Parts: sequence; structure tokens; C-alpha cells
Amino acid sequence: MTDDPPLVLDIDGTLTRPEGWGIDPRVFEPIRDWDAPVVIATGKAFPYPVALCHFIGVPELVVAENGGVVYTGDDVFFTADRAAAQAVLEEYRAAGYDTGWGPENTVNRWRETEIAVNLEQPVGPLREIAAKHGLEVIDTGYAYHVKDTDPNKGDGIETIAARVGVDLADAVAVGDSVNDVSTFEVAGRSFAVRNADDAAKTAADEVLEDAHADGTLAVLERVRGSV
Ligand SMILES: O=C(O)COP(=O)(O)O
Ligand SMILES: [Mg+2]
Repeated sequence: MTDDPPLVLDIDGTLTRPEGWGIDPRVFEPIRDWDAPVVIATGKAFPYPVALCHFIGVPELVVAENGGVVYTGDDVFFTADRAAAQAVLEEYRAAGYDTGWGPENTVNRWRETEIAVNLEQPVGPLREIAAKHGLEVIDTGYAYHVKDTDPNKGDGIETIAARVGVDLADAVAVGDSVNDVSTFEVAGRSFAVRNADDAAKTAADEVLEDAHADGTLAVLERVRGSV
């Protein structure tokens, strides 16, 4: 009982400060010192988790765009393409709506396989248009994501685990929303932070007493050296 378990960590809602926004800097050190692979699995566009790994100082093992983009450290896999989501966006715009991020938004600029829409925008018409195009809309609590129904974080994590030789039965996952349910299904142990949505809380093995990074830090302390 001396090794650290592999980790799968969500970003928004999970590594965030108590107020819900911005990475809590206390997570940097335990992640950097972690003695096993750490996969960052997020709904954010590809550059964000890559930059997070880079600045923490750990190998870039990344599931981005809710599984649409997977990076094993050697190879990048795209499991959907943006064309259908872009078509939904065009139709949403033609109906008088917008993504709500401003004209030069960085939220979608580097997004390869899906489109994110600000939570302040009307979701009814977005869901209707997406359904017509065979896509789904998920609400992470941070954005609406217009995405292919197939890719998910869990499949991406399996791809990375196979490449880096990680046994997911040993893995510990922490997350906060519906886009982490597939993560919780593939990881041996799963934790939802207190601020998690109902889908994540139901799917997790355990719902934590603490919210955001406080919850995640408590898990890291608890599972360190547990395999
Ligand atoms: O991009 C989002 O909406 C949420 O991102 P997350 O998966 O890191 O929580
Ligand atoms: Mg999240």
C-alpha cells in the first residue's frame, strides 16, 4: 500500500475556488507531486487543459471538449467534428440568438468538435435546433455544450489509460457535473464534490462534504498512497 492511484480530474466545479471560478492554487502542488498519471478531463477547449498541465508541470494527459479531443501525450484523437455543431450555431444565430461570449470569444475559438453557449442564452431553441441535427445539448453548470451524442470523457480516459498503461480499476476520479458521469463509470473510485449536480452525485461512489477544490483536496489527501 505505497503507490498513489492514477487520478482523473475535472476542472470547472472541481479544481475551482469556493466562489466557483478560477483554479484554486492549492491544487497545484499535490497534482505536481502526485506519483501516478493525472488525467485532466474537461468540457473546455483543448488548449485549456493542456495549458493547465503545462503550468502545473505534469505530463499533458488530456480529455477535452467532453471527449471530443483526446491527447495521450503522443497522439491527438478527434472523436467528432465541429461541422454539425457549427450548423446548429448558424441556425441558432439566424433565429436571432448568439453564443453570448462576445464577438471574438476564446471559449469557442480553438474548439474542434463542439460549440459552447453561455448559460444566459435561451436553451429551448438551442435544444430544438440541436435535436434536428442529431446533436445533444448538455448543461455543465458552466456552459451549454452542443455536441455529438457519442463522445464522452469516459471513452477518452480509456484511450489514455490504454496508451500510458494505467489500470482504471485503481483510478480515482473527481467531478461535479453530468459530463463527469462517464468518467465515474470507468474509474474504480469516484467522488462528486458537494456542489455537484444531481447526475454527478447519483453516479459517484461518494458525495463529498466539501465543495470545489476543498472537496478535491480532501480526496487527494485521503487516497494518496492507497494502491
Ligand atoms: O466546460 C465546461 O462547461 C465545464 O468544464 P469542466 O468539464 O472542466 O467542468
Ligand atoms: Mg466540471
